[in-house]
Formats: sequence, structure tokens, C-alpha cells
Amino acid sequence: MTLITDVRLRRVLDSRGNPTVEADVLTESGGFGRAAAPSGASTGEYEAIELPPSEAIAAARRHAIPRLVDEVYAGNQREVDGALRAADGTDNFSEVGANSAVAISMAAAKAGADVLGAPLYQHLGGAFRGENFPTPLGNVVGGGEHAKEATHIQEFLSAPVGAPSVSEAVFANAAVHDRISEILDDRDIPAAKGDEGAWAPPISDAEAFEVVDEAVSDVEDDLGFEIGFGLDIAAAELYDEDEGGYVFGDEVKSTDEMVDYVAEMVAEYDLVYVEDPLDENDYEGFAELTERVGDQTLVCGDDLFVTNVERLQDGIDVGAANSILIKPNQIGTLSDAFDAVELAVRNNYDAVISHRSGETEDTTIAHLAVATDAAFIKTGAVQGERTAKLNELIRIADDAV
Ligand SMILES: C=C(OP(=O)(O)O)C(=O)O
Ligand SMILES: [Mg+2]
Repeated sequence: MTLITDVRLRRVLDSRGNPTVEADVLTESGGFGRAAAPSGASTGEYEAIELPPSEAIAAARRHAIPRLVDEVYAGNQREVDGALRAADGTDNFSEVGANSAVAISMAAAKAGADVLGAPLYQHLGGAFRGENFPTPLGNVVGGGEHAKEATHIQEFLSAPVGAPSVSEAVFANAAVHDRISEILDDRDIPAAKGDEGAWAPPISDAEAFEVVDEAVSDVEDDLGFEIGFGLDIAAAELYDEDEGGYVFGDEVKSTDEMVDYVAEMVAEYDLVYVEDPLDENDYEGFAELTERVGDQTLVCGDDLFVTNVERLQDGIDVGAANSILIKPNQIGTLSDAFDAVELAVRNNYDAVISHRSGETEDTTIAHLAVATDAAFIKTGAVQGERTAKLNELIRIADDAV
């Protein structure tokens, strides 16, 4: 074990061109870790608070760094994260900023791994991790808050559930992404890209279902293993109380209609995954949908649970969803993210480790997914800040990190 001797913070660019917080953690034996906070666009109402990076950095320098330097061992993640929580003093990191907190938490984990001379996933998960790999969910078509004038549903996700290796799964998602551009081209549909590199064509949700279904089937035939697809509806962004439901352009769906619609899409397209099908406050609606389709597909809570064990426990109590999206910056520390995974697994909920729409080249979530034995990782299909994580997964499987 080696003491943290320095924590340095700076503003760096994220993939949207916005500033974000990067942290370096140094230890007395020469250990080093660097990590950067991601940032969401379709953020959940109950997420930990992201402060403007300059404010978050100033607050962390004032409150958090003095509690870490020469006080805490880099390898003791619980102590690092406890110091961050104590420095902040609120439930939601509104003093220090979840962006500073998560960057320091992840950088300390990397410094701890460096001191041990172990890959990060082993430091976080133990010697027996690394045998299984998470299936990557690749965002191939999208709209919502991630692209204007595109689909109402935020993400159509390729899910290569039959891939024999992580590398084949990663390349399958890239192939689906590529096949979609050909299909759109054949239909004379222009396609820009959204924040995560998914195609953002100006088409209806119904047409997007058709296009993705065709692309997935074509690539499945080419590669010879099963590829399904799934959705992140990000329904909290569509929900408008004044309109009395979920707004899809000119059409408004009531909660009952929304549950029927999602259940029909699950049946029609054999969806393997449906994230945030209902509003973030609608535990009851989630429970009803899970009751109807939970034996056929994963119903995942992102904005619903915000990686928060209390919100997850509320969901478990009423049978809302059967999986949870894990985004470390939604809650602020790696320890909190691990606690959410553990509570999920103990209750037969699958964990899906996730990027944010605003990302950097940081690869921590690839290691987190392997360390927690997560069923899935959602980190895009193409584009540099996404491929950084996908390529790291390939290296982990190849024992080359
Ligand atoms: C990755 C997502 O988007 P954002 O980071 O904008 O919340 C999501 O909603 O799952
Ligand atoms: Mg989501």
C-alpha cells in the first residue's frame, strides 16, 4: 500500500468539445493514475450534480485534495471514496461536483493498480476476473437528446448476444453500423451522426425499426452468430406532464399506450434489451412492463435508478425492471457504483456498465465491466472516444493491458 502524495486536476476536452475534469493521482512509490469525467446530455433528475468544471476543480482543491494527500492509500478504494464523500458532505456531490469526484475516484483506482503492477480490472475485481466478457451494446441509430431532427427513441442498439468472443462482438456492431449506412443510402436518406457516433437520420421510429432489423439480420447472416437489437427509449425526455404522456412528435402516448407499444415492439422485433421505457418517476409502469415482458427481454433502469442503491432498492421492492445501467458519474465514486452492481446481482438484476454521451478517451468502464462480471457494456459502436473502450476490451481479452 502506498500513500497518495499528489492529486492534480485540470480541464480537458470531451467529445462534444465541452470542458471536463481530468485527474492525476500520484503515490509515494511512483504509482500513477489518470482519469477523466464523462458527461450526460439526457441526464436523470436524480443524478449526482455535475458542476461547471472550473468550479468543480476549485472545490475539490479546497475540500477533497487535503483529505487525500498524505492521508489515504491509493489501493484502498473505499477509503479514497469515503474521503471524497466526507469532503463533499452532501448526498449528491453538489459541493465538490460529481465530475471532480468521479475523476479522482477512477484515477486513484488506476494509481492503486499501477502500484500493484496489475491491470485495473484485476485490481478492482480480483484474480478470478477476466474469464467472461461483457456483450457490447452498440448504438447504431439514434436521436432524442443526442441528435436533432432524428428519431424520438434515443438509441437503437446492436446486441451481438451470440458472439463467440468480445472481439467478434465489437466488430459485429461496427458491421451493423456500416450496413445501416448502406441501407439508408439505398433509401436516399441522408444521415448525419449523433453525439455517440450513431447514425441520426431524419426518419420515423417505425422506419428506424425496419432499417435496424434489416441491418442486424444481414450481418447475422454474414457472421453466422446471433445478433439481436435493443433500445434506449430515454422516455423521461419524452414525458410531458402537461401533455398527459409521452410526446412522439404530433402523437402523445398515455402510460398504458406506452407499455403496450414497448411490449409490441419487444414481440415484433425480439428485442433483447429495453432501457428507460417509461419516465424516471414511474416505478409502477416499469413494474407492469417488467411483469409483461421481463421473461423475454432485459428491462433496464438508467434515469430510473441513476446508479443509486436506494433507488434500486425501491425498484427491487416493486419489481420495476430486471437490470440496471451503471454510470459511475451518476453517483460520483467507484465504490458507490460497485455497491449498485452488488445489490443488483444479489437480486438477479443484470448490470450494464455504460458510457455517457459526452466522453473522453478514458477506458475505466471497460475494466469496470470486466471487474464486475457485467452482462453488458454500452459504449457505442464506432468513433474514437467509444473505440477507446471497445479496443481496451479487446486488449483485456487478449491479456495485453
Ligand atoms: C448514455 C446515455 O446518454 P447520456 O449520457 O446523455 O445520459 C443514456 O441515456 O444511456
Ligand atoms: Mg439511457
